[in-house]
Amino acid sequence: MTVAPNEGHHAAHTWHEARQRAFDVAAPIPSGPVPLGAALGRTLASDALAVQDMPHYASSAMDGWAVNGSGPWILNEPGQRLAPHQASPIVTGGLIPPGAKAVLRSESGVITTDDDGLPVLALGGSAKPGEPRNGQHIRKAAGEAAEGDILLNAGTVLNPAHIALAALAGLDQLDVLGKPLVRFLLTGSEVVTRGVPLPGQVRDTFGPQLGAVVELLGGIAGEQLRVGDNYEEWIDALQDTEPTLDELTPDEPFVEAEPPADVVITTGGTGRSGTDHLRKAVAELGGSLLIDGIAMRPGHPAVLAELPDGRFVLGLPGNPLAAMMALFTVGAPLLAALGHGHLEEVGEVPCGTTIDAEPGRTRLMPFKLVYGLASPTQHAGPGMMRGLAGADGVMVVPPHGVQLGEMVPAFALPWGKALPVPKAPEDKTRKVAPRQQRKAPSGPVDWSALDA
Ligand SMILES: Nc1nc2c(c(=O)[nH]1)N[C@H]1C(S)=C(S)[C@@H](COP(=O)(O)OP(=O)(O)OC[C@H]3O[C@@H](n4cnc5c(N)ncnc54)[C@H](O)[C@@H]3O)O[C@H]1N2
Ligand code: MOO
Repeated sequence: MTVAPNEGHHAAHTWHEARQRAFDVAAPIPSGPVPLGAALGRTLASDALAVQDMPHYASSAMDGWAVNGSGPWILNEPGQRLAPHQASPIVTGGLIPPGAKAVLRSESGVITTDDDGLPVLALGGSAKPGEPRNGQHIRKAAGEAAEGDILLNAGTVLNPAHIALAALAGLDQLDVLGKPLVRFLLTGSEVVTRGVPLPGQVRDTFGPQLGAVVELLGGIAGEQLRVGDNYEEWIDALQDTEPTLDELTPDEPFVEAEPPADVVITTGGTGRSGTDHLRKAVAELGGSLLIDGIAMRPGHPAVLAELPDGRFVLGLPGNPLAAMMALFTVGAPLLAALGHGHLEEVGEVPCGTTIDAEPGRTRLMPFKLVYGLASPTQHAGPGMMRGLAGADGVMVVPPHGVQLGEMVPAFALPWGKALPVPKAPEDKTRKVAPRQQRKAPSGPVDWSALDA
């Protein structure tokens, strides 16, 4: 709960400064191995090599018999060395025995008896002329890759087929670029997580939303922890967001804890009332404030801090839209920097309305594109979500305002389409040039093809 915080007092950074600072304070997380099950979507940090030939042994491509020479063949035990005119049963994928020269498909051979009544394999069934050719139906070793070949290049963004290839090669882990793990600390005694809230209660908008947005911004969404407005709970939660073994009841299965988070995102408590504990908790833990308020609306009380153990704490205001604007402004650049990304360039859209000046403050306004012009959405108060839910992007309205038709800085939503590239102003000289280059027909038009 916020009681009379001093709005604007700590708005130390402009909107542009805050983004840049959030990007500059973080260094890319070093690369490291991850198990294949966690590698989807990650970026390979170094080439993945074949540790042995692939396939690593010659095998049969068909069910049938491994054979040496021409038939009829005397049957041998599976796996034994085959002398000329010997054969042994084999299944698809089976190891080719020493001495085998080809595989005869089961459809192409028949077991019969020789003059002495002993079982022999002879060509028959649907055998084609010349069957079996030397090497037929044998998958050669190293047919897919030789030991040391590059299977996946550094920089590959891993898809399911890449991961399957790594598994086929016998790899258990892949070396990937670091990606920030984010944990969440959702606060507020009035917040409820189910059902229709009663007066004085508010339904939680962050639990169902923040993890997904963090993933879209290049982070890994970790655990969510909820605390009320009690300072001790805040401190405990910020100190260590992992459950310890003695906190687990004997019936709870021990699930391997997540590795330490790189970023903790808190919601609420950024104001300056008695129940707003973020700054005090950061100070008590020996952390430092990197951003303490931004000259923007909504979202001005946003905080970025660093704890002595290296974790960043991103304090989002409790108001739902304000929190999202703070996340786009500070969280997006921070996660980009930690995840080897770049600071997204701010785009531009033509403004469909005049917006008056509001000195000293950037306004972040969700907009909808109507006939190519950006119009601020309705229902975009700091505590609302309807305006953002229906938006195409967010305008970054400078303190001096914007005129109808003027280009205004803007950014796309992490889940939305990229902003349209504004059309270059009409340039007659450029338009004429290609037309002049077009080859003129050299003679009368030939219509003969139409008669065909
Ligand atoms: N006198 C002043 N009051 C306020 C100021 C100010 O400058 N002077 N700033 C306002 C602005 S702007 C914001 S933003 C908020 C910041 O509030 P806090 O970060 O301290 O957050 P709370 O006070 O805990 O909550 C604010 C608001 O958000 C609701 N909330 C909290 N958690 C959730 C959630 N999970 N889902 C949905 N809604 C949530 C909470 O119930 C409050 O209504 O302070 C203003 N006040
Ligand atoms: O600036 Mo507050 O962050 O409007 O809701």
